[in-house]
Amino acid sequence: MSAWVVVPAAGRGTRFGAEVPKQFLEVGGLSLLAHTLNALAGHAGIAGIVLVLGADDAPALPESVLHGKPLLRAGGGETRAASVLAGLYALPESVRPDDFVLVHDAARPNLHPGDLDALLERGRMDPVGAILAAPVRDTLKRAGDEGGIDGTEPRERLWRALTPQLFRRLQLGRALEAADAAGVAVTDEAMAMELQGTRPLLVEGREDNFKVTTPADLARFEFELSRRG
Ligand SMILES: Nc1ccn([C@@H]2O[C@H](COP(=O)(O)OP(=O)(O)OP(=O)(O)O)[C@@H](O)[C@H]2O)c(=O)n1
Ligand SMILES: C[C@](O)(CO)[C@H](O)COP(=O)(O)O
Repeated sequence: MSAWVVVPAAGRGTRFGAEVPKQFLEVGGLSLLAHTLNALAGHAGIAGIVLVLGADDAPALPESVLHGKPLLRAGGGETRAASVLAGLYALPESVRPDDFVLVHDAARPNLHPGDLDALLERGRMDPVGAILAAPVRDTLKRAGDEGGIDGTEPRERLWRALTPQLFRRLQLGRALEAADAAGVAVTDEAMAMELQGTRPLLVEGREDNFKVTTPADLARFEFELSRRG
């Protein structure tokens, strides 16, 4: 059974520092957003997409169908979590409260179909859900006030959260609403679910499913695209 995906794409890309939000920058003739949406809509496990855009963003794509999948739109919020919640509210009635839904950053254009396969297959068997993640492979330092090293953080069992993240529609919505009501700024969906006392499954994903945050990341995606031939 395929799943709907909420794509938060309402960010301003301040760390990137471009004239336009980074998701609208072009690589290989397509916007980052289009690359991301194609990677999702082109996968058999995706039923449809809710694209969450900023109020000032022109309809980033005129289409309402992509690779035969419905493409709905919602207005984003001040935070990523608010945008995700707006996207959940915009899901069609056909998505039942207990159905699993995905959330995937528009800024992660290099999603590999095999990762989506693994997340859907293993995440659906978990009582709560799952996220793609990658084990930390570098030594982690904590910076001091003067820019020197304040200490080395233990990295055993530390993973970097990626997206997509897979949770049940109602449970995720309630968790995000609870975090907001408690004034907790959650940076991913799993954090909201953890605050509810659940322990989502970690599914190891590819290191090249990186988030485009800075110009160096855009250059990296350009290189990855060139490798596809
Ligand atoms: N209010 C927001 C903030 C972020 N996002 C989306 O969440 C994803 C991950 O966020 P991030 O990489 O931080 O994007 P920005 O918030 O745009 O970047 P910055 O923090 O540098 O401004 C992106 O696809 C971004 O568009 C969103 O939909 N709504
Ligand atoms: C959701 C996320 O991509 C998981 O690593 C990350 O938390 C997004 O953080 P951002 O600061 O909103 O880019």
